Amino acid sequence: MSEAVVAGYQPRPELTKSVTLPARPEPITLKPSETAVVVVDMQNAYSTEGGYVDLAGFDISGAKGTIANIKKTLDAAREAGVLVLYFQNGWDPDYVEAGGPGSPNWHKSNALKTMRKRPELQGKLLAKGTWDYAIVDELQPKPGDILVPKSRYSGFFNTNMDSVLRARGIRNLVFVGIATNVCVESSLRDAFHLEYFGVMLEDATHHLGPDFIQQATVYNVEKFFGWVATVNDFCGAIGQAAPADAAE
Ligand SMILES: C/C(=C/NC(N)=O)C(=O)O
Repeated sequence: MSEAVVAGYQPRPELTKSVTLPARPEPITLKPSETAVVVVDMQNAYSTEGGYVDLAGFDISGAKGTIANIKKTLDAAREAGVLVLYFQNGWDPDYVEAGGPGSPNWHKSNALKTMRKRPELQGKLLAKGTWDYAIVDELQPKPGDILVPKSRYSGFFNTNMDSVLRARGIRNLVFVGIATNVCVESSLRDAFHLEYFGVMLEDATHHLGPDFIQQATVYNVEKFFGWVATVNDFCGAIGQAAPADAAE
């Protein structure tokens, strides 16, 4: 059920005004009340020196710029009344949720593999309650934001994400976060299959692996699963819906 049809409900006028986001392969129209920004796994694990992916040997030197661009995106989204959702990836401190040898996750997770190689790290990587699991200081959630914990790459798998979105009439998802080619792409693909319109802000995401892998996801999204835009274009477009414009 869309919010607009609830008896007696008065939507904020600025949230019902559609904006056009310049995007590839073509512009996409977004209604703020039907749009959410999805912040994928902006935890110390994925973007801070000494966190999991750094310890596992991936280059995270680009993460600082990604954090700054996400902050800019979230400021503009909140100003326009757009819902902000955070995915937070990880498991209980005993790693029951990570699955044992019967789960492909046990074999493929670089966090679990790193801890098996370096037992002194056991309990420190991606475990709930640790520094590694925490959202980075610069992007701490604000009142009204929604946090969705997840235990696999896609934020739609074994989570309440779809219910949270459907209950609020959200149809468009603007993805930012790390890693472009793993959790961002997995979640955006699942969003597509669940009939959401997925947009990826290419300069507010960062990849794990060689640079060509960022381009591969950009290609996949643009060609098959959704739309690709930039932070400046998003902020410019969504700014048209911000309260200052509401009286127009
Ligand atoms: C490799 C990896 C990626 N996560 C993500 N947030 O994209 C992991 O979680 O091990």
